[in-house]
Amino acid sequence: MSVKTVINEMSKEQQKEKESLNLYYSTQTVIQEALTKLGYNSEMYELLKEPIRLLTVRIPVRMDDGTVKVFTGYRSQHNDAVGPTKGGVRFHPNVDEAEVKALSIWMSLKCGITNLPYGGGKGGIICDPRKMSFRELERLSRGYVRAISQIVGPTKDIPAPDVYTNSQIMAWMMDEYSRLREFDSPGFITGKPLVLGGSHGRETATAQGVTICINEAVKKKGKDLKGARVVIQGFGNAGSYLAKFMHDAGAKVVAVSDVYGGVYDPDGLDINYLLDRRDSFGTFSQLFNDTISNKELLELDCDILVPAAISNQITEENAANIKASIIVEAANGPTTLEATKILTERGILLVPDILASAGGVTVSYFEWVQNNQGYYWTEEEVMEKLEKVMIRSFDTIYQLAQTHQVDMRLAAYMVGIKKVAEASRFRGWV
Ligand SMILES: NC(=O)C1=CN([C@@H]2O[C@H](COP(=O)(O)OP(=O)(O)OC[C@H]3O[C@@H](n4cnc5c(N)ncnc54)[C@H](O)[C@@H]3O)[C@@H](O)[C@H]2O)C=CC1
Ligand SMILES: O=C(O)CCC(=O)C(=O)O
Repeated sequence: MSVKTVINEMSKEQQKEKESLNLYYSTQTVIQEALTKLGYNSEMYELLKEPIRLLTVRIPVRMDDGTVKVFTGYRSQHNDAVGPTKGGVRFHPNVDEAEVKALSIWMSLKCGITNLPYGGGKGGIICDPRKMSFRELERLSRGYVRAISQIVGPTKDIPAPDVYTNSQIMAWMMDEYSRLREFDSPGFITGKPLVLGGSHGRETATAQGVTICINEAVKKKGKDLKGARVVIQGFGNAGSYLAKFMHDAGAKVVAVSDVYGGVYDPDGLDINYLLDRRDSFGTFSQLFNDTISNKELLELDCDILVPAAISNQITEENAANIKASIIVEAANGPTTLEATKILTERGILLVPDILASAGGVTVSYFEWVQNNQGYYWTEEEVMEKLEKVMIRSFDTIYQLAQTHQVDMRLAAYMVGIKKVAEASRFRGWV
């Protein structure tokens, strides 16, 4: 039987598991390469190749029809040498252990790149929130916090939103934690609504950070953002605000998509119209008859491509067909290692996820600082601070890539892992 036949015969779950493992092993490969380039020994790699802690929980939830459904959730903490761990919680049917572990490692790298006083953490629950009622989601969110409460907290591990979670879910989680601890704990979680201690700018922070990276990348390529054709995969928190910022900056957003497919207009889409029509899960395409697939969208003729949905979208299967000259990864893990090599060889400037999507955690940090001090900043103050962090991070990584003649992903790993490695070394762990 050929390899192709075996792959075709795999169930969707098996294929997903294989992709997650591939993502996880690729992450370890780049970490090893980065540590070797920085001169660390194999003991440091042994410490940093895996999360220090992974909690798997089973969460019983009473559904609206009276039955009880038991969900599986995870919280992974990569390394807490720098400080408390930090990272989002994902509600998605494809969540699995390898993916959550990889996502927590990337959070360490993002916090290292942006110089935040955190290590990386990440959580997820295997569920499909699109098929659950508001009250079922509330019970699941509260159940998750009860299940992981021993290992999280404002000075231990601070959750935040990610795919299919939002400020309402953060509010329920914060309320549940406050009940358990019997005091008001706004710093337990970030991405909260403003009235509950959220920060101005957190809602749009990931897209703002991506926009700053796009601006810097365009300058490096000697191009102009005005009139540039932009394609965005995903129209949720990251993708939809990004479409708006690109449109406002004079770029031509020619295609956007959601999980079901996308819309394309070579003359530029009416972004405000689409924003009005998307639902809280970033879905809009089912309202249109004339749609394209996500596969087609990635290969469209354009100048800038932004994957802003899920992982494993640009692979060795389609990397040679990508037309964009700049790719900025808003999503976590959208490009495989094999595809990164192909794109780099083709001279495409690829701004990696752990840099491009770091705006979210940066403003989450600002939210936590504001919660801790009980004094709140204006949107302008937040944006000014975010811009400084993102431009400094981009420049450092771009320069390092040039100096070492490596791609920006490896350069970003080198910057990100160094802080974790040094903190671990000074603590005497290695
Ligand atoms: N929200 C945040 O602050 C941050 C998000 N990210 C990353 O950005 C990406 C998007 O996250 P959010 O916008 O927050 O999520 P979201 O839940 O708001 O939106 C997700 C979007 O992706 C689409 N999507 C889901 N599955 C898909 C598939 N199989 N193919 C194509 N599209 C699909 C959805 O339809 C939706 O438009 C994720 O990889 C996330 O980890 C990274 C850093 C921070
Ligand atoms: O805002 C945060 O703390 C984490 C955001 C996140 O999960 C990510 O950057 O992938």
